[in-house]
Order: sequence, then structure tokens, then C-alpha cells
Amino acid sequence: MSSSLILSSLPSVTTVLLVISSFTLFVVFYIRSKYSYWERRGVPTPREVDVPFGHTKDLFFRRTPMTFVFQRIYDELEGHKFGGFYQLTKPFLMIRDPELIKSIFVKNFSHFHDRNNKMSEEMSSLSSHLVSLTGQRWKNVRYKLTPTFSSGKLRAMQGLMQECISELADYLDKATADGENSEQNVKELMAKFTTDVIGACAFGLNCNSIRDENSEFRRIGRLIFKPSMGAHIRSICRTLAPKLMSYLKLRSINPEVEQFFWTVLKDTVKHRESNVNKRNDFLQLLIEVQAEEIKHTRSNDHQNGDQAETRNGHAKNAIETPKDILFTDTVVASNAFIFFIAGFETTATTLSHCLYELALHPEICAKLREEVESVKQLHNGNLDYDAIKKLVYMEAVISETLRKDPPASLLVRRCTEAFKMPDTSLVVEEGTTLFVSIYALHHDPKYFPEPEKFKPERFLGENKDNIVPGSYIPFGDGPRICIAMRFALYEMKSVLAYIVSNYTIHTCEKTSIPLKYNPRSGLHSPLDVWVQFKRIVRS
Ligand code: HEM
Repeated sequence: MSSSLILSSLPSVTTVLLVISSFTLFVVFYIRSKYSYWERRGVPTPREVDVPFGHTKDLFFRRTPMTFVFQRIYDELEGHKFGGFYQLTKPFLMIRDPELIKSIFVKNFSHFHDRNNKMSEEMSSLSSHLVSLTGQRWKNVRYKLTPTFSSGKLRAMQGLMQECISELADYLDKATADGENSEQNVKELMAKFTTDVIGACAFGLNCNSIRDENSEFRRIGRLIFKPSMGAHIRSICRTLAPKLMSYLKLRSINPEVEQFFWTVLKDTVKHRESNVNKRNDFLQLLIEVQAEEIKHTRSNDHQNGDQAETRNGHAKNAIETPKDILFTDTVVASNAFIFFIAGFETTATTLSHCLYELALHPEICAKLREEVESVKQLHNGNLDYDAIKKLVYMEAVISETLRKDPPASLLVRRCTEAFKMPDTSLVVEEGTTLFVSIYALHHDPKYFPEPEKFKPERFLGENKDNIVPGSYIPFGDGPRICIAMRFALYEMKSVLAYIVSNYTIHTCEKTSIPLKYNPRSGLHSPLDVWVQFKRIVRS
């Protein structure tokens, strides 16, 4: 073929330019129409939008921690009860007003009962847990698991908790032997302690994280929360395009982590089958719920079978179909797993924030010590479950820590049934995702004057009564509030009581003031938190 023939068969420059400009125009109109979603509905948005990242560009590039990205959106929507924003081109709602938060999370829960992180079993074999379950299935599992955290069950766990505190006590004893002051990265030390607590209380296992630097549980714990590019991409996909996750067969949980938990669970259950000693941990309670359900289904089956026999002349065995059982092995394993991951990092982060504040405020620490000592005296030197409940100032110190630095700084709900926003003409469409920035609310001077100051008295007496409902929500709100709130508070009070009773806490050269935050972490989690412990010598 001659070169002139080839040239004549190529599209002309005009055609190419026309195609390019049409395509560009199409993209511009497409993005514009996407970014006008809230405007068309009369909903305010933050001023500037970064095309094509929307309002959360810093989140994509992991330049700013998530907590502060959402606080900025909250602040830019000042004066509005709610507002819209975009991640890429997808619209989201930010709810700012405490009364509206109550309305959505509590009163109108039936329109907002799910989060937007539904996982399929394709994404993980440990996906059937409370955090990701939706609709009626979530409701049934939650109903069955709520008694796991009753006062009676927590009281029964105090022995397990005390064993973990003794391990920590031994460690600190050695670290401060011969009158030495001990500098500790409490971010790591508290993570080891809470791993041991959750290992004992969830699985009945001695994880040995404090004693053994190479403890498997602690290694797996680090792996779960280790920020990586893969985890970042998965988290973006889960929020913006959950269907893409299953299409690309992206796993939500590291396969090594999954494998570890299945092995631990299978071994533990097997060990229990051959051991008559009854345990008092979450796994035992899950196993009992499952056994009860199977028994109940069998007895229903017998009744149905008997009736069927009378009607049809032959019996059938309905229990053959595992789908009739809610607490399958997968549901048991998934929930034991979620108790582990939701349980250790949140409490460890809160404890390290609290120790940091106590190091900065020795007068608060001294007052706390005074309270602990006087309650101890009333209880013959023991800080058992009932004694811990009497620590009112301790409760205020922890509440203030959770106000200033809530580890889970963002709440999410998905609109499951169209909802008309009270006093407006806006109808929130089914499928819309709503966010509440816990951190921004807790730092709004309207609700908490001088929000950067650590003041436990905000949570005492009259001040506590004056807190605006819906403005203080470190554990969430409504029927999906943290299921283990009382367990977490009991754990944190118990260990802090031990520490302040035996040590004074100080800042040291390595203490970063203010703390620095990890822009890659999904939690409001500081990088290392260094403090110094000095043993109190009593005559
Ligand atoms: C300081 C400690 C903790 C904090 C601040 C915390 C905070 C939260 C928050 C904010 C939520 C979401 C609530 C909502 O959407 O309304 C949540 C849910 C949850 N938390 Fe916690 N949590 C803590 C400790 C724990 C512990 C120790 C466990 C387990 C042993 C746990 C297990 C869960 C579970 C399973 C859910 C999902 C509940 C559901 O959807 O039904 N959390 N937590």
C-alpha cells in the first residue's frame, strides 16, 4: 500500500479534534452534573471542590488523618444542621446538629439501620459480624449477643481481667526496679495489655503479649492495623464502590489473619469439647448461643416433623438445612474475630491518650489517686467490679479523654428507606451514606467551651446534666451503639486504677507535645506516646 493511501484512510485532524473536544465536553458535563447533586436539592456544601477528588483529596493521598479531613468539612458547614459533600463524584451527607443526630440514630433508626460496609463471604470468611451485618440478620445477631456484656457476665470476667493486670504489674515492677524511672511507649504497652485482656475474655487464651515480645496475637494485631497501600485501596473501594470489591474479588481481610483466627478458634473449640471446665469468655457464650439454637431448631423440627407425620404419614428432618441456623460456625467465628479487632485497638488508644493527659496534668492524676485510694479502703484494699463502679472522678477522666480524643472518630449510616429531613423539603434517597464526625462535635466550642483543654469536671454533677444530648457520642448512639461499651469502660477503669495507685506519671524527653497522628490510620490513633513512670514508695 502506498503512503498516500494510508494517509487518506486515517481520520482527518478535524475529526480527531472533534472527537477529543466532544469527549472533554462530555466529561465536563458529567462531572458538573455529579457535583450539582446537592445544589439541585438546596443542600449546602463546603466551598471548594477538588475535581475529580471531591472534598476529601487529602484522604486519598493520605496527607491528613481522616479525623481532621472530616472536621474540616464539619467546620466549613458552620451554621447548617447538615450539609452535602463529595468523595470523588459520589455524594455524601454530613449530619452536624445533635438533635438531628438523635433523630436519625435513635428515633428514625428504621430508615438508617445499616452501615455502608456490608461484606460478602466472598470478601472474607469472617464477614458475618455485627459491624458489617445488615437488616434483620444484624438485628437477630445483636439481640442474641447483647447479654454477653451484661453486669453479671462482666462481674464473672473480673478474675480474667485481674490476671492481665497482674502481668502488667509484674512488667512495670521490673521496669522500675531499684528506683529506676521507666520511660514507656504506652501506645505499644497498652496495646499489649488490651490484646491480653481481649485474648483472655474473648477466647479464654493467655496471649502473653506483655511477657513475650514475639507473641503471635500481638503480631496479628499489628498486621490488622498496619497501614498499607492495599488496605487503603480496599477502604476507598468499600466506601465508594462496594460492588467493585466483589467484582475484583478484593479480600477485605488479610488471608494470614483469617487463617490465624480460624485455626485458633477450631483448636480452642476442640479443646473445650474434651474439657469439662466451664469457661467464662465471649467464645463460650457464642458457643452456648449456637448450641441452644440448634437444640431449639431440633425440638421445633420434632414438633413440625410430628405434625407432618400425622398429616403426611412420614417425618422429615428440617435441621439438615444449615440456613435455618443463624449462629453457624461462620457467624460464631466472625463475631469472636470482631470482638478482637474492635476490642483491643480502641481501648489501647484511649488508655494511651489518658496516660498522656495524666502526665501533662499531675494535679488531675493526684486527685484520681486520692479517689482510688479511698474507694480501695472501703473495699478492704480490693478493686473488684463493685469498687470500680464507685470511681466517679475516674469515669469523668475517661469521659473527658473520649471527648477530646475519640478513637473511632466517625459514625456511618446508610439510608435504607427514603427519609424526609425534618423541617426541610429534602428527601434523603435510599442508598445515601451519612457521616457524623464525633471528633468535630466533641471539639465544637458551642457544646464544649475551650475544647482543646482537658477538663474532667465537664462530666461531673450539674455540668454533666447540661451536656447537649447527641453532642457527646464516643460509643455511637441508638440500637447500633457499641455493644461492649460497659466492658471497655470496666477494663480501662481497672487498669488505670492500678497504674495511678502505684505510679506517678510524667512527660519525658521523648514525649511528643502535641501528639502526632497517623495519616494512614482509620482510627484517631496517635503515633508513639511516651511517658515516664515512677514507682510510689509507701512506708
Ligand atoms: C474505648 C473503647 C471503645 C470505643 C470508643 C468504641 C466505639 C465504638 C463506636 C463509635 C461504634 C459504632 C457505633 C455506632 O455506629 O453507633 C462501635 C461499635 C462496635 N463496637 Fe466498640 N468501642 C470500644 C470498644 C469496644 C470493645 C472492647 C469491643 C468488643 C469487645 C467493641 C465491639 C464493638 C462492636 C461489635 C460494634 C458494632 C456494634 C453493632 O453494629 O451492633 N467495641 N464501637
